[in-house]
Amino acid sequence: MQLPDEFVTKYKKLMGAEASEFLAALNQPSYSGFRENPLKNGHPTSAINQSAGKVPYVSTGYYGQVNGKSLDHVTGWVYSQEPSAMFVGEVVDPQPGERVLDLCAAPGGKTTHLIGKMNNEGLLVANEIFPKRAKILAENLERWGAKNAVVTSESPADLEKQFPQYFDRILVDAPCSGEGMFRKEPAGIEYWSPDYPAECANRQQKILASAMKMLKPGGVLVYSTCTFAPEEDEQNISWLLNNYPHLELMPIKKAAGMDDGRPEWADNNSDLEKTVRLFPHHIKGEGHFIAKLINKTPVAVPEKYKKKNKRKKQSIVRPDKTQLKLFEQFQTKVFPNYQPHQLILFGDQLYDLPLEEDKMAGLNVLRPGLHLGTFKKNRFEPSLAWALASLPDEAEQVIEVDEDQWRQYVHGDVINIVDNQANGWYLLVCNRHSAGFGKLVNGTVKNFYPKGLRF
Ligand SMILES: C[S@@+](CC[C@H](N)C(=O)[O-])C[C@H]1O[C@@H](n2cnc3c(N)ncnc32)[C@H](O)[C@@H]1O
Repeated sequence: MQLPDEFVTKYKKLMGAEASEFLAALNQPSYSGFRENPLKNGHPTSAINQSAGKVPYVSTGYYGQVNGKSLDHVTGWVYSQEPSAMFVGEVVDPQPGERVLDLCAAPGGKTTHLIGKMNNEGLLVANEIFPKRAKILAENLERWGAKNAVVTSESPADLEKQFPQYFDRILVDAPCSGEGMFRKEPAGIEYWSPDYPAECANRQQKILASAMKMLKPGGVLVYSTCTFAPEEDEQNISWLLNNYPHLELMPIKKAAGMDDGRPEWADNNSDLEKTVRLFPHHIKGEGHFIAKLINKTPVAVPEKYKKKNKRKKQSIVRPDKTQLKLFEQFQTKVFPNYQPHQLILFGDQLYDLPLEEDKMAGLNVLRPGLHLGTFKKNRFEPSLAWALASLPDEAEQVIEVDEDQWRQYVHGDVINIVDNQANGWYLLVCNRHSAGFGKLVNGTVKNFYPKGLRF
C-alpha cells in the first residue's frame, strides 16, 4: 500500500520507536468479522463453523466472512462487521428500556449491535444525515429484526431541536479521516491530506455539540472514530472536556492488545488514558478510537434548551376501523400475542411506532418503527420485516420449509406443500430461521418475498 509521505512522517514522529511496527501492520491483510444476532432463537451454526474463531472482547463476535446469500445472512442471524468496530457497541452498553441515539448510524453496524443489547426494549433512534445511506440503514435494521428502532435522516443540528436532553445514551460514530481503515479500504487514502484530520475534527465538534444538547443529565456519550489522527481523537475529547465542564471521562475496560489513549497527543490531561485505542499492530482488527463520557449536569432542564422546533408538523395518521379489522384478523390468527406500541399509517403502510407521537413532528422519518404490512384494497399483507422480527414460537401458523424450498422462496417461486394445512397466511420457517410470509392456497404457498430482494 502506498501511504502518503506526510502521513508516514507524521506517524513516525508520533509513534517513535513503535512506528516501524505500526507502519508495517498497515501493509498486512485486514481482518473481517461478523456478529451473531442475540434476538434470534439460536446460533448461526453454519456461519460459526466456517469462522476463524471468537473475537475475545465481544460475546457475539467472530472472525471470518459470511456468505451474503446464506440463510444466516439473509434472515438477519448475522451482521458482517470489522472486529475492532465491534468493541464500540460493547462500550456503549445500552440497557433494555433506555432511550438511545445513534447519531451517525449508516449502514448500521453499531445500531444492530445496540439493538441486540437492548433486547428490542426501549427506543433507539438511528439517524443518518444522507437519505440514500439512511435507506440502507433501514433495510439492515429490518433484516436484523429491529422492533424498537426509528430511522431518521436529519442533520445533527436539526435533530437537536427535536430531542432536548432526551437520551440516556448517545453514540457519535463520527465521519472521520478513516486512517484506521486504509488497509481495508485503500481508496480512502486518496481523500487524505495533511489538513484533512483538522477539517474532520471541525465537523466532529459540531456533531458533538448537537449530541450534547440531546444528552440527558446523567446520560452517557460514546464517541468513536476509525482514525489514528489525534486531532479527531484525544484532541476532540480535550475540546469536549474544556467546553462542557460537567462531562467526565469514564473508564473503559480494555481487553488484551487494546491501548490507553495518549494524553501527550492532546493537552496532557491524564484522564485521556481512559479512552481506548485499537492499533492494528497490537490487535486483530483495524484502527479505532473510543471515548466514553458521563454528563454530570444537574438535573434541571435549562430554559435555553426548550426552544421549539418550528418545522412543519408531520401529522400522525391512524388506521381506520376497516383497516384495524383487517389487521386484527391477520394478527389473531398468526401472532395472537403481539402487542403493538401504537399503530400508525404511512400512506397505506402500517407501522408500530415505539416513539411518542409529538416527537415525530417535523422529523424526516424513513422508518417509524417496525413495518407490519400494507393495506391493499380489502386485505392486509404482512411485511417481510415483521416476519424477520418474530420468532417461530410466537407464530400460531407456521410452515416449515427445507433449505431447497427456502431457496425457491427467495428466488420468488411458489412452494408446493404436501401437508394438509388450512388455507391462510403462514410464517415460513427454515431450520428455526423465520424467513418471511407465504399465503397457502390449496397446497401452494404463494410468494410474498419482496421482488427487489429476490435472488
Ligand atoms: C463512520 S460512519 C458510521 C458507521 C456506522 N455507525 C456503522 O457502524 O455502520 C459515519 C457516518 O456519518 C455520516 N455523516 C457524514 N457527514 C455527517 C455530518 N456532517 N453529520 C452527521 N453525520 C455525518 C456519514 O454519512 C456516515 O454514514
